[in-house]
Amino acid sequence: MTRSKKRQRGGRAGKSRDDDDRGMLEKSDMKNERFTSYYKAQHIIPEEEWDQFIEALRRPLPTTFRIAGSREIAHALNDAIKKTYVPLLSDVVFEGDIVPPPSRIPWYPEDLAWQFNVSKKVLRKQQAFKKFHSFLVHETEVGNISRQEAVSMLPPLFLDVQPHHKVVDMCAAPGSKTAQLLEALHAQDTATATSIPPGLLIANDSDSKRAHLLIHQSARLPSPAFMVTNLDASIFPVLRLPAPTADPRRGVKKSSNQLLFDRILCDVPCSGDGTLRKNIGIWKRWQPMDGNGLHSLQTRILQRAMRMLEPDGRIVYSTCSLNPVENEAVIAAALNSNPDFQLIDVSAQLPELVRRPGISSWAPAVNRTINTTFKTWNAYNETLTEEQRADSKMSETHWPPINAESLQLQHCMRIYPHLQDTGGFFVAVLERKPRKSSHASVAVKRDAEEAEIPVPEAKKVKLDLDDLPESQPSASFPPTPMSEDDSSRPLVLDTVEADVQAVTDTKNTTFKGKPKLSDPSFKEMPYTFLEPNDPTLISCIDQLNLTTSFPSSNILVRNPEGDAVRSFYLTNDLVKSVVLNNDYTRMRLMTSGTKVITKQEAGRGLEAQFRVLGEGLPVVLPYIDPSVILDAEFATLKTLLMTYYPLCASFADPFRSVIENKSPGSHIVRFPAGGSNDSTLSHDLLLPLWKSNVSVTLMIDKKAKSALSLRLFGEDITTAARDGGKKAPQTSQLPQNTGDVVPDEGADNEDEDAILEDEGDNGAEQ
Ligand SMILES: C[S@@+](CC[C@H](N)C(=O)[O-])C[C@H]1O[C@@H](n2cnc3c(N)ncnc32)[C@H](O)[C@@H]1O
Repeated sequence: MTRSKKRQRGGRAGKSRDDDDRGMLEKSDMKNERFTSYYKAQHIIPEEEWDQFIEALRRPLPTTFRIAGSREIAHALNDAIKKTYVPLLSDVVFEGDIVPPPSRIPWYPEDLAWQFNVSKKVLRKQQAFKKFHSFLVHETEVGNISRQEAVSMLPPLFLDVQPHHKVVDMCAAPGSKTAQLLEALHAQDTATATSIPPGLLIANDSDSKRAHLLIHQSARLPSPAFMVTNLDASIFPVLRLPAPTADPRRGVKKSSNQLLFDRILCDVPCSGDGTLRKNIGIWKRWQPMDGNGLHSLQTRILQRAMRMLEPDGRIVYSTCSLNPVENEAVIAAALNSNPDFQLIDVSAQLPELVRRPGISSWAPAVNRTINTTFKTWNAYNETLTEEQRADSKMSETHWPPINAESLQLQHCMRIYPHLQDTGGFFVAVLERKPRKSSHASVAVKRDAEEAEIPVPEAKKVKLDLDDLPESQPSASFPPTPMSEDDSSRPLVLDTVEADVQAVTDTKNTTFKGKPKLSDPSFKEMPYTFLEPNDPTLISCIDQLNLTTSFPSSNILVRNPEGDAVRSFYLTNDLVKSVVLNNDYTRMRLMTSGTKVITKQEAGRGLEAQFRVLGEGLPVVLPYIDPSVILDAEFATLKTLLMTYYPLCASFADPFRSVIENKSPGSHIVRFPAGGSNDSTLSHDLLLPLWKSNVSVTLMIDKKAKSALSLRLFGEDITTAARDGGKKAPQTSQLPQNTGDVVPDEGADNEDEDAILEDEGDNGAEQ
């Protein structure tokens, strides 16, 4: 939707968000007979709650956000909200009405998520809320706050990601849950330095434009453990890692194994009727065939995830739909196709979250007129002609299976809008059953087949190790020798695996096959790791004073020749191994690791030099020789924020003499924790600085400067703010021969209303 349409929708100002922001759409438009009769037939909402349920669906959602970033930063920001903003926003009266202050979302861990419910008019006109809004907008832009629907925060919480986990987010865009997963992987980060977690997160989306959003979003949390792919999740290919070192006693001969994941999120495309409160257009067009049509894809994505999971791994399946055909029916079909799996009871987790159990009985609608009378697929099928049968989108798995009760579908979680003023949502947590003997496992499968439980069509070949000539562990990283126990692990082979080009060397060998550039639309540059003795890399390390512990063998470049030309990306060991052992075109790899260093044209008369990127600094910081970091006082920071290119001579000593004696180029400056007359730094602040012949500039973008300024001084004192958002001067506009360079710039802030706009999360597939 365009901004002008959004404005129209929210055009009429009034006292509540209802009146103010919904404007054009009357409450009478917010109903749909098909919706009512379908969901009444499902009996998901007790009769006495129905009116509350519908009323809640018609109300706008509260604005919700969570504090992101490293633990230290998160708690400092949270303190600012608790101690500064909540008191400031308490007792606000606007046009005669009391406006409630933000309140915490009770079930979110460590009090790090908040909600408030005020109109745009209040945010624009009421001084205290205006200030709060400005704070939220700026902190969101730099990634310290993530505006996210409350229920959308749930799946990553139930996935429980640890820094060593191999994680894949199968349907990730636009990426709000990806960000949460990435933060969990980076739980060891400090306020100033990013850790390099041993695990990995692959964020995947089949829509290439949306996959690009993932790259854009991830810039807020640069991670050497991050990859983005652009694949159909239902046929996600087998990725390879080198096999454990051959052990002659055990006779392991295989050179590579499938990369299995510890945690998989399947936040699948869905009809999205749980988002009715924000996507009000769904009221008009809702009909059950949308959900029916998505059931098969949703099931195949979950089945694919099951085959990519480590034996002790965990899958979270979620939708923003209330429809059992997209929820319990998918879970039931997947469990019946893979009896090794079970639903996990997580009712004790997040005890303050109000939820309802999953259901074991539902009634699919076979057409738009909400005919829910057929008790089974057979009963429905018998009414069809041969031709209708061929065209039918309905399958047996749309109906509850005969073993529905035994699948313990009550362990699924249903969240309804009226329970705690949220959107509607569905979450299920799946794991493998505790290991059984291979005979028992076969018996479970045979039982399932004999009971004629429908198993969806997706191809699957499941073998127990007893069927294989030799035992093979799943690929672990770094490759480890097998334990005694491994020989009895069940192994799931996949039909897709047959398609894989095997890697021939057991040692971290680069993928040797010829990239299959079958899809001309895939135009990504190749990924080339530099040799640690590459002369350009060595001179970069030297120039930036990086210590010997800098992981120089994990630096990759992206250009057709694989030369060290301009930008260097850093990956962790696991990401490197995945890149080296797989065809990047086949896995449609769009990014891997994070860009940390770039070559900077230094201006007239000066040679181009490497510099650490603003967003890359936390990653590189632990490797910078501490003796070259410059110390400066708070007043210096203020000058650097207020002026684009202050002259070195304009600073007071001691910083003035320190900077005047430095050579032109990239430097890092530290502002120590502590206070001044103006403000207090809760922790050391380290920033990249560029020195030209006579002046210096902070190499962070203007949004980061504004956020910092607001955090420190309660107002935006930056040049950009004073210039009213005019662009920073370009080098060509600067006085000749200064050699000044322009700081990294992000996209312009076009939208000051950002915090109240849809973040595009949980968008219905349309
Ligand atoms: C509900 S949205 C995901 C929201 C996302 N997890 C988040 O939290 O921001 C579903 C996503 O699935 C993607 N998608 C649709 N079909 C897919 C498929 N076959 N494989 C992978 N992704 C798919 C869509 O492009 C869409 O971005």
